[in-house]
Amino acid sequence: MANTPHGGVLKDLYLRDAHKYDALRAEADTLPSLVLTDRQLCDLELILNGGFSPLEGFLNEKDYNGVVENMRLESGLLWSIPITLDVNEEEIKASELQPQRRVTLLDPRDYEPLAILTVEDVYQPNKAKEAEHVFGADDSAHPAVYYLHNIAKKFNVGGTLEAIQSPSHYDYVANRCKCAHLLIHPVVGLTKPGDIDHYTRVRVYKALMPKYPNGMAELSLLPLAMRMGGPREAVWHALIRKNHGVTHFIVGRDHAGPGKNSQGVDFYGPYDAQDLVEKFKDEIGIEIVPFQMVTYCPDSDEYMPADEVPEGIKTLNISGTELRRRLKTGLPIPEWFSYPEVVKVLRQSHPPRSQQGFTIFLTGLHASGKNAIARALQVSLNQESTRSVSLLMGENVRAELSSELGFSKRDRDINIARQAFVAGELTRAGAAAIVAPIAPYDEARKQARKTIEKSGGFYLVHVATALEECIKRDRDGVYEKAKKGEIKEFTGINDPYEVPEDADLVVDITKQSVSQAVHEIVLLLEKDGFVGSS
Ligand SMILES: Nc1ncnc2c1ncn2[C@@H]1O[C@H](COP(=O)(O)OS(=O)(=O)O)[C@@H](OP(=O)(O)O)[C@H]1O
Repeated sequence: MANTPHGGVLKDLYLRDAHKYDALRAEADTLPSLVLTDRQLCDLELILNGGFSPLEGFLNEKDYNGVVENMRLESGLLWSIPITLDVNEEEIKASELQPQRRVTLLDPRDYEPLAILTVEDVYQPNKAKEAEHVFGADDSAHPAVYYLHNIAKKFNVGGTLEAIQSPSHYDYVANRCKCAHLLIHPVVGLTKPGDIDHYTRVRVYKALMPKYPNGMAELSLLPLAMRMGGPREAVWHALIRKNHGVTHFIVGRDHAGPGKNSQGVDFYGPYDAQDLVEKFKDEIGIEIVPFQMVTYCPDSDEYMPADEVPEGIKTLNISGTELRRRLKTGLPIPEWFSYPEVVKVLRQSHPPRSQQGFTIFLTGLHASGKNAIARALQVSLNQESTRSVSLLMGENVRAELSSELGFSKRDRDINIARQAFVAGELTRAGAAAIVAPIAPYDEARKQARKTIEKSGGFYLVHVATALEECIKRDRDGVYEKAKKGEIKEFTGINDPYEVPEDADLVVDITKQSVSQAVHEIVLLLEKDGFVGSS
């Protein structure tokens, strides 16, 4: 039998407000509006569909203080995470936010009206206190604390909601059935930066579903914006699951843990989350099923809770870091660690390096030889690999991407950022991108590395041919013109070139041929498995 919702009544605001849909929809167009952030959108959906019962809106100041200080709403009901609608001064002014004001809340993706908020109060939260109480420390190494101080706006608006419509979802919409015994309920809202994306996670769950006897398990997705708040987050998850009718809730080791703080120490103990949910389980009305960390014993081919393994028994484990390394390099992942079906899905979204894209970023003075190296490298990569190879040459980039830009520091930085964006997208799609701008500024190059590395390989190659040599090699005489003052801000003459200290490779056209320079770049790619045998 399904569990009763937290507070006794499921606050399904869609159902409650369905009869006045036409009136609310018409009124929405006449009201000032607020465009929600991604997190607010997730929170709103779970308020409207009853996932956050007993909440019927965003927390007002009294509820907020109660939740922060002692995990209680004004009504006395348990609630562990503040669900707030943060706004800035401009929004307060533009929408004239004050008690009784009605405001339409808009979906940030398509500006559809989702709900009408009746404002109760506008207040300034004490963020440091919220961080200490809710997340255990005012330490920005915690992603939710970072969010609080750097992304969340200065004020909160409290108020009740009337539902107009649910946010649209385009993925996994065909999944609805209610007779399951086991609810597999993965979060598909916002998780921790760097987590495996939700499409991959859902594909993994789908690959696992056939492992359950027919009709025993049902997969349903939870559009929750996680805060990684460990123990308080676990209590919150328990309340949300109860609102989904669930009677038992599995809490594993380090549930919703954000990892280590700025001192390198874990934010929470591995079983803090289990302990806090256990403490409130009667009040929540949900049974906790605690899971210990499980390890594999190869000699007996069985799995055991890590703390129950007798002394002297050999155990095996693969850490998250090691798993990511194996996925990256294409190394085997043994069957005792995960089902082959799961590994297959993970490998599709984490192809080995031989199938990943990369960018070769050549930087150096005009006439340093970087263009010749870039062209020869393109030929070499075309014959070497099956990837598509894109060459972003300076003159094409300046003509096509950056035609309005000049050579001030600002313009050069924008020019490099645009090339990094394009190269990053090509890299993400599995291509090889070669860019060859002068790129004289260290910070812009570092930023480019950051942008591109998220999507695949990045190699900074400094073509370090000395200025005198570049001047000698310069057939167009631009250096001469620059010396005469006919060209302003010319790199090397009257504009700086910051020598990179983080180059992955340094080549010099006076000391090696173009082919040798290309060979060295290819060797670098081979060493990391991007090209060559694999
Ligand atoms: N003031 C000034 N400083 C440097 N370079 C100048 C300047 N004015 C024009 N040019 C010609 O533009 C080419 C360099 O453009 P980049 O896009 O590579 O420069 S940057 O990375 O944005 O600094 C470069 O040509 P290539 O080296 O052939 O690409 C320069 O000849």
